Amino acid sequence: MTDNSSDSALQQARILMQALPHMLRYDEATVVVKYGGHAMGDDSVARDFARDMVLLEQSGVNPVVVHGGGPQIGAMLKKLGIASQFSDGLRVTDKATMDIVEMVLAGAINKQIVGFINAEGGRAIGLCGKDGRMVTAAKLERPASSTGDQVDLGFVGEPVKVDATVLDQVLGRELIPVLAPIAQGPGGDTYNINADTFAGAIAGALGAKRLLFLTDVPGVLDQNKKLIEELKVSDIPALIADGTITGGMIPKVETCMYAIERGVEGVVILDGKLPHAVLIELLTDHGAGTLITR
Ligand SMILES: Nc1ncnc2c1ncn2[C@@H]1O[C@H](COP(=O)(O)OP(=O)(O)O)[C@@H](O)[C@H]1O
Ligand SMILES: CC(=O)N[C@@H](CCC(=O)OP(=O)(O)O)C(=O)O
Repeated sequence: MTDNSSDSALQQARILMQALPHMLRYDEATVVVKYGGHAMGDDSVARDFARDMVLLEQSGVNPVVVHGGGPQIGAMLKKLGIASQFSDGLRVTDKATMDIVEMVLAGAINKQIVGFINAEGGRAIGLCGKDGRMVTAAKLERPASSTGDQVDLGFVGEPVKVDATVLDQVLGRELIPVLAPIAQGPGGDTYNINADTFAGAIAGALGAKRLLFLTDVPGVLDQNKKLIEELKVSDIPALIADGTITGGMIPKVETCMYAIERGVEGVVILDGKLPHAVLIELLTDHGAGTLITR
């Protein structure tokens, strides 16, 4: 080896060694990664994400992917001439919309992510809440929207029960579950569940060590748009009340509170468009995004 190449080999070895304490910390731990529709950028970002999942799995971590796809559902509905209506961030879902939501989420997007992970050498298994009766949903009844209107959300559901039997069979066997946020009610109806809420229910039921939300902003931002690196659950209500946290960030931080109450150690909200966001967060000394803990 020349001096230059031995220097560079040594540097690579040092970088690998830096990951060791983090790998030991997450050894055999379950990490739920919510991959939002806005975070799914171009193919190169999707490939980086898939590689991160495979590397985590090979490092002894058990990653579970829960994906969204709001913008992609919107684009398909538009193509089909079906109007989208939202109430407090949730898509009002009639029967025709439900059919498209299931097609896009449990079909196209789910299999696309499975394909990317497989192409990077992993073994992904695409499922939704219906499979193995993993998630049982109930119609989400909301008394009134923020504007005071009474809105029937149609086939929008909330998880009422998670049965981890199927996931327990899959985890720790070199398989990476990729979950679409669709579930059935006890009567057989299919429900559309907000992907953040679905990820929180899965993370809570699995007692995940970490729940990561990959979104399109660096994390929770303060009033000056500066990243808040760490938050306690008790800080959150005031940030919602004073208007610092609004819109799509509200269900995310509410899910953080729910998941932490159910034993998830920490939740991180981070920018999924940052290349290798998950690896940087979990396996390096540099945190990425906002860490929320008890
Ligand atoms: N305090 C805040 N910090 C960061 N983002 C916020 C905040 N308040 C509201 N948001 C909004 O929340 C959005 C993320 O939620 P959402 O669009 O539902 O993401 P996703 O599709 O990834 O689930 C951000 O793009 C931003 O517009
Ligand atoms: C009830 C409800 O609103 N469901 C969402 C499900 C997808 C989702 O949550 O996707 P993102 O994570 O990309 O936002 C929807 O129909 O858009």
